[in-house]
Amino acid sequence: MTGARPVVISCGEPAGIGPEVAARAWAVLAGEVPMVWLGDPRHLPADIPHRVVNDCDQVLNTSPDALPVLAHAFPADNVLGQANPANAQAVIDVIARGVDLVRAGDACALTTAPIHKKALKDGANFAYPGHTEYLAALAGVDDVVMMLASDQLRVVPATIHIALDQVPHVLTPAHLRRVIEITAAGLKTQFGIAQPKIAIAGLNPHAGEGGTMGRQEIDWMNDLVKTMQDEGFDLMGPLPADTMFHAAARARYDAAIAMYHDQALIPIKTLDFDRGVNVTLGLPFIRTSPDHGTAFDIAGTGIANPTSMVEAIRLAYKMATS
Ligand SMILES: NC(=O)c1ccc[n+]([C@@H]2O[C@H](COP(=O)([O-])OP(=O)(O)OC[C@H]3O[C@@H](n4cnc5c(N)ncnc54)[C@H](O)[C@@H]3O)[C@@H](O)[C@H]2O)c1
Ligand SMILES: N[C@H](C(=O)O)[C@H](O)COP(=O)(O)O
Repeated sequence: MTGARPVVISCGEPAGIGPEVAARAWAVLAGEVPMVWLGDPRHLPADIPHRVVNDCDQVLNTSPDALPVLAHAFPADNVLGQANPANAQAVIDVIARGVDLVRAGDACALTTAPIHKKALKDGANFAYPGHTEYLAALAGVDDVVMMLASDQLRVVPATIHIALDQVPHVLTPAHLRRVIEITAAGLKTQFGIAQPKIAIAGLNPHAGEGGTMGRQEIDWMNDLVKTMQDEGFDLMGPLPADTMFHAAARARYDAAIAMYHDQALIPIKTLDFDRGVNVTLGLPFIRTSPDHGTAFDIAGTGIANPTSMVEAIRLAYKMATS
């Protein structure tokens, strides 16, 4: 395969299902999407052929009969299902190396395999609660947006990896405005939707029910939505979150912005866990990820479904080449 640059896939936590779903995704996508896996070749499943390459150029000049691998040696043993703290820094370094490859133009996009956040914090004092925040720091941008996308739903949590009791403090008019702006821009530039329709969830039950169940909606959310509508954004809301995700409601918008992590991720992981893709909007490069985590409980058993990883790589490549 020649032409477009490859998608680089960071290995993620090697004790989890990341290496196996990446390898099995390559088996599905070989010949369709050029890709290179960045990690320790010892962590790949034995039944998938791989070939160590020196750089991304070599990926484009080799026949698609083996998964191309950029080797990154891990210092310690790897036991499936049990993160080794001594490998935590290498997991972090692989992500940074993947970003460098994309920013240098050697790869066209980054797809990340899942990390175990607590293992990285315990093993390497990782200062970020997830890829999203780490990638923003590496890119030097203040505001990024996490979107989870599938054929059935696109959804954004306006606040991400924070405790529930912090949500009302972080969720200010300025913050929500920025999330709406980045989401609208991302729908245009990365999803090709010229006039995106965006639904905004309320924070409180029944979107506050006129202030009887919380005041954020009547204190400022209604005004923000109205102001941004007047500026040309196609917004609806704030809507009661419990009734905005059924099929007929979903047909009315291109993306929904929820106010906190689980308000956004429960509907999409319930609807489409196998095919959901996590996309970071607002970065100066393309980043996707499967919607699942490290799944230590099934690592190495051969039952991990690679479809979300397939869709993540496919979407990254589509965004990079269209
Ligand atoms: N992009 C990421 O880096 C990312 C995403 C989500 C969760 N995580 C992290 O992963 C760790 C574990 O999180 P969790 O247990 O909440 O979620 P999880 O997605 O790892 O697992 C939840 C359940 O789904 C199953 N499952 C997950 N992926 C599957 C697949 N591909 N095929 C079949 N079954 C699958 C697991 O076996 C488990 O029963 C946490 O540290 C979390 O923060 C990382
Ligand atoms: N919040 C995401 C989820 O539950 O699927 C996940 O933790 C991934 O986050 P990062 O992409 O920031 O690692």
